[in-house]
Amino acid sequence: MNTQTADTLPTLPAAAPRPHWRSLPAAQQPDWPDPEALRATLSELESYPPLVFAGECDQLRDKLAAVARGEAFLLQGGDCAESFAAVGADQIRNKLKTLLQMGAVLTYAGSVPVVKVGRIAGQYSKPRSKPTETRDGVTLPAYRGDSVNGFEFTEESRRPDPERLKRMYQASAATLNLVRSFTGGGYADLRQVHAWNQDFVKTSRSGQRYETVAREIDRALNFMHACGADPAQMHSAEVYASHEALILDYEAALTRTDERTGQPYDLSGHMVWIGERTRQLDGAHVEFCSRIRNPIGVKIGPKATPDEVLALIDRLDEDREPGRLTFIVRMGAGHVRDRLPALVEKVTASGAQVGWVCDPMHGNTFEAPSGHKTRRFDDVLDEVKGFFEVHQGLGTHAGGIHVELTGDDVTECVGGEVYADDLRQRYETFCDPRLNRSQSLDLAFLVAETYLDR
Ligand SMILES: O=C[C@H](O)[C@H](O)COP(=O)(O)O
Ligand SMILES: C=C(OP(=O)(O)O)C(=O)O
Repeated sequence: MNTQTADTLPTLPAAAPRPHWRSLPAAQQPDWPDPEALRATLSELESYPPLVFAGECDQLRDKLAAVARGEAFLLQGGDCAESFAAVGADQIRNKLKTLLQMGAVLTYAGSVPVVKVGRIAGQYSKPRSKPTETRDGVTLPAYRGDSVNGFEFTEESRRPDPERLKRMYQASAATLNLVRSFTGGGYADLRQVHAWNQDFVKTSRSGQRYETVAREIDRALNFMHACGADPAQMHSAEVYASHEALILDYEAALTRTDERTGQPYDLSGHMVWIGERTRQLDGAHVEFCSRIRNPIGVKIGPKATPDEVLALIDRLDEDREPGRLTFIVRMGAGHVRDRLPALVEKVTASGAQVGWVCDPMHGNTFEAPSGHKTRRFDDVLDEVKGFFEVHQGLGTHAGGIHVELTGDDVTECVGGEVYADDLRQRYETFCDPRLNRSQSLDLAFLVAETYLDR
């Protein structure tokens, strides 16, 4: 017989209180020269309205749950580093156009629902391999993104300035406003599939290939219309905003408690991710992100171990909620086939349902003889292939791609119609090389035709 009463029952030791992220080491933070100016900026930012709504973050989490369950595909893409100078309607429309065209190819040729998330409206901060940059014997702080300092190589421009955090907020707000107008105001209507391509079809092979898909979509829409079906989903597109949650002071200043649920959301964007350089288990970024309710991404490089990845799930997805956590794998074409299987196997065996997404950019960077940082388009394609092969081999879902791209006709990655000698022609990125529109569409075709339509 059990003789213990409530008073005599052994009690579990109280769980140790979790540290505040501010008490933990935070990698890759700027050396702000004037702490008082930083404090004043942050308190102003705290009073600003949120950039997105908590309910929208929840919607995206539901869509990412479909990705994690194998029912949808994530297309995440945009600039390596957005710049304050590029908040014009043309640049944003071009980026959006590329995402929409890729989305159309993946949805139609791949027959799969596509969740579209931009690296947009907040991607202003960059982690760097080295804290300084030296040119002709002069050493200055590295450029850390427009949110921190200027790209120009002068002492004044490279000095971190917290005023820039307010400009990041304003640039993000202006960008989101345009994205919402374009996507909700008719531009993203599927009937526009040809219009998105008009400037492109004559000049590019991938534009011509796209035109065939666009004609088929048109025929399908006409058929549906003739049958009396005209679903509202065809007339607009949902494009969500995401960025790396790097500068924690900024992310915290934009964090608000949701009135509906009493939960904190980082309302600087719908989804935020933790980078390869800041995903330390005992670091501030993981702790900060573990406290917010947004869908979270974590970059996973070639050195990540299965135990580390499981520990990240414990920290960031305690409730094992599909859609909460997406692993963005960026191992490089040479590593993905041998390093990824052990991670996927262990996570699958643990029962956690995370999304697996391929970033074929960050593990494939090298310096060209001309001194430009570049990537071979063939390596990008090969890493994507390797990623799909691994998932096919294990019977798991290759859930998406995460790419650095632009709608402009840049020459930053070699391959397709861009040769090494072309790099200097239109090398416009502030940090890493991006796929141009033609390369981006080629990538979408490869994924749709080779892997999704099965
Ligand atoms: O975009 C990603 C990183 O910021 C980037 O790859 C680091 O670049 P770096 O090695 O030139 O510092
Ligand atoms: C810095 C980035 O990637 P990673 O953390 O994977 O290097 C990025 O995506 O901008």
